[in-house]
Amino acid sequence: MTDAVIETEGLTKRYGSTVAVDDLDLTVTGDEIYGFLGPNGAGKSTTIGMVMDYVRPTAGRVRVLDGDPRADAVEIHDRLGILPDRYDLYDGHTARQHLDFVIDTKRASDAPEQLLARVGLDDSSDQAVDTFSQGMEQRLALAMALVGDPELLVLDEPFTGLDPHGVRTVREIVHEENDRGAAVFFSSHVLGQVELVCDRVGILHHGRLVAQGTVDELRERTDVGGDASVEEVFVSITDETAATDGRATEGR
Ligand SMILES: Nc1ncnc2c1ncn2[C@@H]1O[C@H](COP(=O)(O)OP(=O)(O)OP(=O)(O)O)[C@@H](O)[C@H]1O
Repeated sequence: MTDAVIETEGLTKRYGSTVAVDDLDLTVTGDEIYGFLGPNGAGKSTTIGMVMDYVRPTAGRVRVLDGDPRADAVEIHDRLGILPDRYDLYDGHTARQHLDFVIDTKRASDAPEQLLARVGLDDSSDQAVDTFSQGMEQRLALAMALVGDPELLVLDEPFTGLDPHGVRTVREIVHEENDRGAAVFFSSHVLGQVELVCDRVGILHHGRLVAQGTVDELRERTDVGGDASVEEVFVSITDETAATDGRATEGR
């Protein structure tokens, strides 16, 4: 196990009376592929927002690549690659121009054509992005995250909008990046892919980390059986947590 690339302690984000992230202690190490799972509204994107300094925590601490996401933002952003849940591409600009912009900003030396080939967009490098399908936009956003051989890849729902070939491409890229030495932290609802990709998963529910470990460890923790799918494990753990939360509320 190598040093932590993401470390949170008591990390909390409240929006009025909504607790989006609740006292989160999370450690992602430099050699792993970590899947961050949870139902809609669980707090995954808010957590990623705090890791990226897009969202300011209400309480707690977050360290990224051994730095402070706010004070060390420029250095950290140079060393990581981000695929956000929402992003804007620039109408009228081509895929290659988008990559050139990120390469310049990061002072990297990647060849745009190679990155576009990796994500399956080699035939579309000179096409304006306003003519792109949703899946093509997602592929380009992933290529932008890969610029500069980042030490850490943060991918928010990387499978969104992708066809089966695209899903496989993302999986291969995640493994290639990890083999190169990058840590990968990604959120996903595509549970079938999670077991194929992740070393470890964490399940967030109502802002709290309710389970963490390898998929096999989580299977053992539940009574769903050794052959259960990741989806069955996920449903079992989140249902159990919802039932416990319900009992706690009734007891008040
Ligand atoms: N800017 C905001 N203002 C108010 N509430 C917010 C804001 N952003 C998120 N929330 C709330 O915080 C909670 C967590 O949202 P978040 O987007 O982090 O969940 P998520 O796990 O990423 O969900 P999904 O899987 O649907 O993308 C939700 O209840 C959401 O309504």
